[in-house]
Amino acid sequence: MSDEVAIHVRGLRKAYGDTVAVAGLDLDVRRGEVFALLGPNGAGKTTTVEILEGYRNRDAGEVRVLDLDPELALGSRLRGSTQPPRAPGHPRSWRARVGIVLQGTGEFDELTVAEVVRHFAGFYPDAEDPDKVIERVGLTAKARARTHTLSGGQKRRLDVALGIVGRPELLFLDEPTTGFDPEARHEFWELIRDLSAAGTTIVLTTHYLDEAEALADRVGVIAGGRLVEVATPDRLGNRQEAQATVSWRTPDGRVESAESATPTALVAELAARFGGEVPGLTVTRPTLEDIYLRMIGQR
Ligand SMILES: Nc1ncnc2c1ncn2[C@@H]1O[C@H](COP(=O)(O)OP(=O)(O)OP(=O)(O)O)[C@@H](O)[C@H]1O
Repeated sequence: MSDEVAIHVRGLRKAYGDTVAVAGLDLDVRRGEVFALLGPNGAGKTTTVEILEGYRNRDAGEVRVLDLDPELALGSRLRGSTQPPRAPGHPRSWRARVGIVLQGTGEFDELTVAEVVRHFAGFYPDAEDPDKVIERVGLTAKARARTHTLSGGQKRRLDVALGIVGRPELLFLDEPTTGFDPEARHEFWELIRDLSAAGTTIVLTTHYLDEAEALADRVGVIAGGRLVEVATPDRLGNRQEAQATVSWRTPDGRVESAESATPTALVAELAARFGGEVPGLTVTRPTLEDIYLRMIGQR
């Protein structure tokens, strides 16, 4: 596997009894990129990500994550271990290179934010300063608060702090901004951009199309256990080539619209027809959400 590739997957399959969750999935994630996985409920995202994280076995397929088969790390628990990780290729040192932001840490209700972050920092060979991590996720004012007193959004920030305290090369984020208010989401996006600029490879699952658009270098759409398309957000589903919709208001006040592959020509024609300004003129192209819903067969 090349140094440029962080994740390499071919023909991945996983079934739970009769339910096929992942049905022959191929995926490549490059080092340093932000990759967003989108897909409807039950599409197979969590199963795929858990296999990549080394928390679930697979039925078939080839998987390499930072040059290791994550199945070798199944059952190796970095958290709670007192022994330092050994050779770089060892599953336990691999675990230290992979950050995971889980939904809800939960079990540390009576500890303060600072205590939990310090506790987790102790599991990693080259952890970042816990106070700095707390600052990065915007929890400095809550550092001495017990975790059960945090709001939902603040708990998610703590989850993120625990995912990044070990300075991971690769970070998995599962629906990271669920429950965030708009300001917190934008602050979180800045944090992701900082981590990415520092060279961290990031894989995030999200249901928010604007989040994928704002953060991802590439988006992968999973449907029915397969990756149905991978593209940059602006190219997904041939979005750039999609027809534009031109709308305007007629002199009797009705709104008319027309689909056009040459909207500029249509606007020029309308301008000539109206002798200048076209009332209520709008030109729109399909949003990422329109394209996505079409791809997964919801529209
Ligand atoms: N432990 C399990 N036992 C049985 N079936 C499971 C298990 N985990 C997932 N499944 C099934 O596998 C399929 C894929 O589930 P998965 O959780 O991977 O989807 P997802 O894309 O993450 O969905 P969501 O967006 O709802 O989180 C679903 O049909 C689900 O019901």
